[in-house]
Amino acid sequence: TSSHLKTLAVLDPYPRDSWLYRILPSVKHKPFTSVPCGDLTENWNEVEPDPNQLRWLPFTIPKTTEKKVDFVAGLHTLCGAGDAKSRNGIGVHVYTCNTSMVDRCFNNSDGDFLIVPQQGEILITTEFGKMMVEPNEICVIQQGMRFSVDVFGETRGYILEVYGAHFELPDLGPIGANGLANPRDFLCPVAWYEDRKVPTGYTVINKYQGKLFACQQDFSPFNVVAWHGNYTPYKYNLKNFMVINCVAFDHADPSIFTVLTAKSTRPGVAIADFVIFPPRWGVADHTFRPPYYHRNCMSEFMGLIKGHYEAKEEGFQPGGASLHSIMTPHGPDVDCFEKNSTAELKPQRVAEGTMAFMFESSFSMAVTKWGLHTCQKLDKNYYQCWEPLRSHFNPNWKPGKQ
Ligand SMILES: O=C(O)Cc1cc(O)ccc1O
Ligand SMILES: [Fe+2]
Repeated sequence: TSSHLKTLAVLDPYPRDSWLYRILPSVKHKPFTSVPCGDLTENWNEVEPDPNQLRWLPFTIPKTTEKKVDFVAGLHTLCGAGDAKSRNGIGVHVYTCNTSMVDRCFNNSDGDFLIVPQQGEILITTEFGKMMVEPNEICVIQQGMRFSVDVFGETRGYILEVYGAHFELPDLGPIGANGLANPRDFLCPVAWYEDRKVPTGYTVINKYQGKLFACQQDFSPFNVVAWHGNYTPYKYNLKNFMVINCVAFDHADPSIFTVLTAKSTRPGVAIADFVIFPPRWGVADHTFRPPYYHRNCMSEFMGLIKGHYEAKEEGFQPGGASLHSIMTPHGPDVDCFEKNSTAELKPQRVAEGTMAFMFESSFSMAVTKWGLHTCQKLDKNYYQCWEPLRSHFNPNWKPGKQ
C-alpha cells in the first residue's frame, strides 16, 4: 500500500497524453445514473452576491463514531465562478471525511483538482499508481483520472478545481533558471495494479457538469500494468519551495510566492494561482512588513494548513478559510497593525511553523448555500477584527526623529 514515486523530469505545461496498458478497458460498465449529493452542487449562480469579507471557522469533520463519511461523500463546494460546460472557471471545495473509499473511485470530468490536505494524510490510488500525500504536501489529479482515497482518521483539506486549463509552474521572468517551486521536486507515481474481480460491484463516481453520476462494474479500475506519457498526477512538498522576497524595502506582491498557476488566455491574468506564505525571514527596512491594506482585481480565497498567519494570528484558524472578493478591502487585523506599527525592523522569522495558502483567481467568485448556511461555520464577527483600527498619523514626524 505504500506509494512508489519517481521524479517528474519536467512539469509539462502542455500535458497531452498518456498511454495506459490495462487488463480490461474502462468502457466495460453498466450505465451511469445520477446520484444525489446535496453539497457538491456547483450552484454558485443561485445565491445572492456577497461583497463582504467572509471568514469560516474550521469546517467540522464528522466523527468516526457518529457517521462514516468517505472522501466523495465529504466533498462540499464552497465557492467558485464560471462553469465546466464552457471550460472556463474554478471551484473551491473542502473535504471532511473519516473513512476510506471501499470499492469506489472518483473521476472528475469537469476539471483538474489541486488537493491541499490540512489534517490527516491521504493515500490516493490512481490509475497511474499510488501517492501518499500528507499535510504540507499538495497533489494534482487531472481531469478524467480515476482515483480512490484512503484515510487514516479524521481528515480535512481544501481543493482548487480549474476548468479548461492545467496547472503549470509560473514563468520565472528575471528570476531566471531556478527558484520558487523547482521541477525536480515534483513526484509522480509509478504503475501499480490489481487484477481484482468485484462481483458485488465496484462503483465509479463521475463528476460531470457539476453533478455526480455513478455506474457499476465488476472489476477494479486500477488495472493498469504500465503507462507512459506526460499526462500524470503529481505531488509536491511545500517545504521545498525556494522562497524569494524583498531584501531591501517594500512589500512584494504575493504572486512572488506562486507555486502553480492555471493560466487564462489573457497574459498575466490567471484563472487561478496557488500561492503559499511559507516560513521565511522578514528583513525589509522602512516598511510595514505585514500584508498591506488593499483592494484588488482578484478574488482571494485563503486557507491555513498549520500555525498562525502573520496578518491574523488569531481568528483565522487551521482548517478554516477566508474569502476576500474582487475589490473588497482587507488587510491585517488590529493586533497585527498595532504590533507592526512600532516594531523594531530587525531581521525576524516570519510564519515559523506556519503554512497559509491562497487560491487567487481573476474570476469573481460567489459562495454556495453550503458555504453561507449549511456548514454553519461562517464567522459573523469577522468585520470586528478591523473595527478598532486607529490612525497613527503625525504631521510633525520626521525621518530619524521618533
Ligand atoms: O490578503 C492577504 O492576506 C494575502 C496577501 C498577502 C500579502 O502579503 C500581500 C497581499 C495579499 O493579498
Ligand atoms: Fe489580499
